[in-house]
Amino acid sequence: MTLSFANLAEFRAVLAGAKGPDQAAVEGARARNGQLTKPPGALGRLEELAIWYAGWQGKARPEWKAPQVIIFAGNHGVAARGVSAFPAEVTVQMVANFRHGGAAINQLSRCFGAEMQVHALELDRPTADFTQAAAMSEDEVVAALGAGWQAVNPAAGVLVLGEMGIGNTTAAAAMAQALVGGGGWAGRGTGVDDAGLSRKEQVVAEGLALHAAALADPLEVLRRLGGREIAAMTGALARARMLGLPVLLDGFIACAAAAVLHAVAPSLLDHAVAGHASAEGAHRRLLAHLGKEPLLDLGLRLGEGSGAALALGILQAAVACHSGMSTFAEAGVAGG
Ligand SMILES: O=C(O)c1ccc[n+]([C@@H]2O[C@H](COP(=O)([O-])O)[C@@H](O)[C@H]2O)c1
Ligand SMILES: Cc1cc2nc[nH]c2cc1C
Repeated sequence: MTLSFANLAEFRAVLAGAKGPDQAAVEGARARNGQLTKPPGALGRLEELAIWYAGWQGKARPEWKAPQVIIFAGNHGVAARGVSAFPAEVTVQMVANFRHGGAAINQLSRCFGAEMQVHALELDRPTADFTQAAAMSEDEVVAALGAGWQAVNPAAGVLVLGEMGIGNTTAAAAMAQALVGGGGWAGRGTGVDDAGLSRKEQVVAEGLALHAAALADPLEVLRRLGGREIAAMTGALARARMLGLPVLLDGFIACAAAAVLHAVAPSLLDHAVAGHASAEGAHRRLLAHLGKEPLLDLGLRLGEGSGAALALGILQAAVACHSGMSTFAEAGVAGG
């Protein structure tokens, strides 16, 4: 497949062509929901979830189709600044673990019948330390956006995007500060101590100061402060938006990738639901900025798509109820 964009201006132009969900399917699903054998609203958020899924699938009575889980991995120049509880080699080691089926996301993907792929993005060439220079050149960020764009299976029913990258909660914190504003976006990540947290805050502050003049453009925020796996998630999320493929968002880093599209136009995230709230301190705040209420809050702070993959079960259940239940008329049940 040839890519639809060769530079950031072309990527931005592609996004301008995004269409909304199928309104006839949304209205049909809403009408069907009102006839199902339950008191109105009794299935809570499952009802809105099923209607949302129906709109993006374009069918008032949608079918559940196998999910796709994609894990992107990247390495970060800022990892050398002592911002993680783990060494940078863990990124490539975990990629091997994903490929051998030994990570949490392998088990969760299997639980929910999802196909799963892993894309390692130039792990032997970390991004530049964003306190010294832009993390990526334009060619590099476009290549990463393109890797994400091309990784999406148009035949999937729903997409989960996950990441692996030692140091990436620092990149995500810097991006969140640039895109949303305010301070306090750095958190404990893989479990840094108080000194590590202060180093993260310092690194974020230095990055924001160096790039201040360029941060009004969300794609420049991604290029200067992000990472390859983050840009790949942004690219995959954009492709899913253009395909009308629903997405479950994972944790803090995945939501930093999503926040880039939100800053371009909030409606670019209409096809995305927040799978969970991560225990990473600022994730809930970022979700609130995106206008997303998480489905689950189980204290996870793993990344690799794990919280979003868990939410697949909720979404599958919502679709099963919506499309499988009888109406009052079919079941001969008296309405209220
Ligand atoms: O998804 C999250 O909210 C999340 C929160 C904390 C840590 N992580 C994972 O941990 C790694 C980043 O942590 P750190 O401390 O190296 O910045 C990266 O591989 C993420 O997948 C992920
Ligand atoms: C072991 C380990 C597994 C991970 N999975 C996602 N991020 C991770 C970070 C670490 C350190």
